[in-house]
Amino acid sequence: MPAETPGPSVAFHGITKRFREGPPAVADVSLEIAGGCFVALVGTSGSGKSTLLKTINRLVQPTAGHVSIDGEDVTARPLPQLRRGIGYVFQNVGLFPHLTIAENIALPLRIAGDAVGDRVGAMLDLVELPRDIAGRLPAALSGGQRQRIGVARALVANPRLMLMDEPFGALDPVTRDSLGGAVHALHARLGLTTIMVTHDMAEALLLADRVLVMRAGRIVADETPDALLAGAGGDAAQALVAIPRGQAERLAQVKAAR
Ligand SMILES: Nc1ncnc2c1ncn2[C@@H]1O[C@H](COP(=O)(O)OP(=O)(O)OP(=O)(O)O)[C@@H](O)[C@H]1O
Repeated sequence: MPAETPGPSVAFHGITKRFREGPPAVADVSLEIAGGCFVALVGTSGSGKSTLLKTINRLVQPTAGHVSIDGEDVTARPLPQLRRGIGYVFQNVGLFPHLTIAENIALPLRIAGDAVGDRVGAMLDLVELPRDIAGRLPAALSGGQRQRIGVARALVANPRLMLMDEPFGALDPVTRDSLGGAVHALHARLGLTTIMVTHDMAEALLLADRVLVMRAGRIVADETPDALLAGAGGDAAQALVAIPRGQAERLAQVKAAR
């Protein structure tokens, strides 16, 4: 399934979200993400990452500003049509426990009234899981396998934009590492635009083309991984880079090998 054209661009235009009195969760964010880019959104807990991400698929309604995808306001289309074009993966994936793996993967197609055909098998191939697990229930899979099913379900309707909210948060480091690599490979192979929220700067540096750092609702750094590793981005960014700094040499080698 090689991509002919890259995924869509995404632009935030003056996005502010206020849940209550006091400082907003997201404060006047404007930026554009080019089609085909893998962007990581990092920052400490409560900095506004998830809130900003969710303005794209309209799980959060901004208090001010708007989001556009390929230049079109996300409110221009009916919600189901918008969400059909967007894959969404979040922590613990939200698989339905009483539905089989096949039923879970096929759910977006069934909701849209589309034929399922061989899509379940094709998606299991895509996320490198054996087809014979299709009849199992989610409880009969490991956490990492369930997360792969979440990715398969998010991609089953062929979206060109993938939103990921701490997708590997609940996984052990080895599974996390391998799934991160698998998602990066899928992003490249399918030519997606991917936006991933993570609190893990090492993960952002390893997977993303561009790293946005949030603090108190604002984007305080917007850098490539190489620039961050070279010391750019200011104090908030470097405080996050300092955490995996011990791994920096290895990270640089991985980056150089890409
Ligand atoms: N539905 C909501 N109602 C009220 N306040 C909310 C809601 N969602 C988020 N907030 C608040 O908005 C702020 C930003 O939250 P958000 O979840 O976007 O941060 P985050 O950077 O993704 O954090 P984490 O890494 O802990 O998930 C926090 O102060 C949070 O308490």
